[in-house]
Amino acid sequence: MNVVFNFNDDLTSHKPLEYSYICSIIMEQKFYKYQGTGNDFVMIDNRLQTFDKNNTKLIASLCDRRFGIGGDGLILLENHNSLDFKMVYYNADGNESTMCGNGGRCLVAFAKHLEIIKNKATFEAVDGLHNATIKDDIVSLQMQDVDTVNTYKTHVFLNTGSPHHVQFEDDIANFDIRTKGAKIRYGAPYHTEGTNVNFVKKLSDNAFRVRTYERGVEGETLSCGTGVTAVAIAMHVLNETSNTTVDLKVEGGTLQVSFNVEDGIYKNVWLIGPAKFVFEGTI
Ligand SMILES: N[C@H](CCC[C@H](N)C(=O)O)C(=O)O
Repeated sequence: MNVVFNFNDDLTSHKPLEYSYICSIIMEQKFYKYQGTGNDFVMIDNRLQTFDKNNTKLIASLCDRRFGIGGDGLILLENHNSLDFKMVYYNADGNESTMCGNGGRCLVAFAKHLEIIKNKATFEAVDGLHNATIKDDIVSLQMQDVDTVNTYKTHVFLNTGSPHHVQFEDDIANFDIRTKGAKIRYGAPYHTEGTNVNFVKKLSDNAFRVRTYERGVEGETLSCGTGVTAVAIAMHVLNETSNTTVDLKVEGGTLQVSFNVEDGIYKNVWLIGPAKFVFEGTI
């Protein structure tokens, strides 16, 4: 028998939660595993605020690929008083971090699974408000405008919701990304706060191969959403492409980034690609 609770708006701003579902959250923490071009996440419905969100050790253990569920990060879906939901993102090291583009795309797919949204969403993340659409398993996520792109002799640095160092790598298939990526991530001028590090090889006028060393994972991820967004914009700034829709071939598949440029500001920036459910369970 399903008893339906009707909480006031601050708990279920959309569909009343069924009693059996509430128990499954309170008695045993349900989780859902999603991945976007191989960037994978532990997703938790935290609308009832039952998750121990300040427990760094717990979050790191859930992301551990041997002793836990495994993931590049953990994402909480929470209620928002006026938008569809709120996103809280943690890197695999258990620390809350900056914006995750692939995680945002996976969260939209998760929100649809929970019937919080149908085919579009507006949600709040650490870097502000995001619009998104979902059709089948393709999620398009609007990223923040980018008005500052720092170009240097050896690289480009910009922030697309997370900080990104972008540089070319000729031997992109075989180079030692962990060593080279860590050296940049921990070196000057980034040091402890660090940065994500993206290595790029041009494939054509509107396609680039990208491999990313991710801060907070402290290793290569198969894809980085804010990273490929940074690469697409950096390639346009360097005149490596004149296109405003760019394909990014990552280790876990292909992502697309589109944008407009108005007075040197990158606007209407969209990150587009698959976001898929993998499995669910209880902790
Ligand atoms: N590790 C990143 C956040 C996740 C970025 C990545 N997973 C994405 O898809 O944007 C950082 O701490 O800056």
